Amino acid sequence: MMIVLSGTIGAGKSSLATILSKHLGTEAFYEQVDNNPVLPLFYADPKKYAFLLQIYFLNKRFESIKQAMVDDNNVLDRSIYEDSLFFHMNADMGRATPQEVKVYDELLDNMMQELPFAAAKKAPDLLVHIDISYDTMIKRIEKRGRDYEQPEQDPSLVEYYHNLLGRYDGWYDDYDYSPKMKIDGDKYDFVENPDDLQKVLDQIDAELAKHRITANN
Ligand SMILES: Nc1ncnc2c1ncn2[C@@H]1O[C@H](COP(=O)(O)OP(=O)(O)OP(=O)(O)O)[C@@H](O)[C@H]1O
Ligand SMILES: Nc1nc(=O)c2ncn([C@H]3C[C@H](O)[C@@H](CO)O3)c2[nH]1
Repeated sequence: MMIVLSGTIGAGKSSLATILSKHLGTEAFYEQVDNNPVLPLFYADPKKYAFLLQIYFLNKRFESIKQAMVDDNNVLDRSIYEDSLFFHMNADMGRATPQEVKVYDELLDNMMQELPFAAAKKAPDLLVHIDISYDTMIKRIEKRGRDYEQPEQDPSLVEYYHNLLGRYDGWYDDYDYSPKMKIDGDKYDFVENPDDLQKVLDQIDAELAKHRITANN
């Protein structure tokens, strides 16, 4: 099985990836964040670094997907489809040129076409989307405390985060690469409340059973 988590910044993907992989006896694959040398550069100067950051994420994401496909049973803490959402939003904000968008889209398309040669399937078995409100997003970003993500330090991030959340709504509705489900990340504190965690795991188990998704399939 391959389960992919989606959601905005601070939604709880990494946290749930750890918990869920333990619950299912699978391996978790994490997004490259704290050891990503381009991310702080991007937040300091988005216009200069948006394209480079995107190529960085694309490369790392592809590496994870290929590894995840070889190992077969795993949970990924963000989908490759969301990278494109980020980049197109940044491009619409004037941080990437139409030429950069064209190169990125064609490269992504080309790389996705290669995936079937690396493994039997290229879409995940299930997408688990963690849905949170703007207020929760800000609380979680503050709780985690990465300097460059704090709106207090850079007020332009308020608009950036609102835009991002808005895009995610339409993105989830349109997503059709695999079965999908939503977790209410405002309602369930699956990090600190064991009862909430159990409810979230029950919801995911029920969805896996509904689609007959089991380890090694
Ligand atoms: N459901 C939750 N209840 C309470 N705290 C949470 C919840 N989900 C995440 N958190 C906390 O919010 C912060 C961000 O969570 P996490 O790093 O898992 O998010 P993420 O979706 O992986 O973020 P990013 O996309 O930026 O990597 C962490 O401090 C985590 O402990
Ligand atoms: N510009 C841009 N494009 C992406 O594809 C992308 N994927 C993640 N991120 C940023 C969001 C969090 O700060 C941090 C962790 O998710 O990395 C991205 N930023």
